[in-house]
Amino acid sequence: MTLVLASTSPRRRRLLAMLGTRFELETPAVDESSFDDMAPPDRLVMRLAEAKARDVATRRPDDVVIGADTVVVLDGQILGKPRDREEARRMLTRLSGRTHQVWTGVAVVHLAAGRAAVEAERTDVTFRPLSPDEVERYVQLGEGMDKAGAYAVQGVGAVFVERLEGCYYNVVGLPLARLHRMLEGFGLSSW
Ligand SMILES: Cc1cn([C@H]2C[C@H](O)[C@@H](COP(=O)(O)OP(=O)(O)OP(=O)(O)O)O2)c(=O)[nH]c1=O
Repeated sequence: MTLVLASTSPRRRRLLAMLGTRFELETPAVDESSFDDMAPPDRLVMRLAEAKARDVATRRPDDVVIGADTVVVLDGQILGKPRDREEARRMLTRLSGRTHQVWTGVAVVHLAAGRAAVEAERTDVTFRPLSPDEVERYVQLGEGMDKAGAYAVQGVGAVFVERLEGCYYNVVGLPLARLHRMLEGFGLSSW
């Protein structure tokens, strides 16, 4: 039995490596746009995480597969990855001086054993007020273009964060303490 991360995200790969377990990578084929983004965010990220894990698990039924999905939520509205720089500008301007939620869904699926666990974790992140010039310079950097909410807490975006409540790793893409506990439930303890 092998542990498999169903993800293309280099960030998730680095985070899972922190747990010290050996694992392999597979690319999930899931059309994220077909998911109803009017659903409550915890349900949405759990569904997407499970879809990614199940897609890979059908090809690797004997292995334990992890899928994950992250969204940013402001005033109950979901901010995914920005489509272009204009949308990134708008997202960051809205996040300025406010507290938003980052939700990550995690699914662990072992088809041959008929087992699946799906959970979601929330972290509250408060941005200090950002000037229009700062937003512009950050968008030009390009760092946030492939990230939910158009920023990277693990990069230069760190300087926007005044306060963070909850799991930091959850914001980067995998809630490590929760995932570790879930894997233990599958008899997979890394140490
Ligand atoms: C808010 C925030 C998000 N992110 C990332 C986490 C996720 O990788 C990404 C949200 O997109 P996701 O759709 O969750 O993941 P992904 O497309 O990058 O990878 P895959 O579906 O193959 O697993 O944004 C950061 O890296 N830093 C941050 O501060």
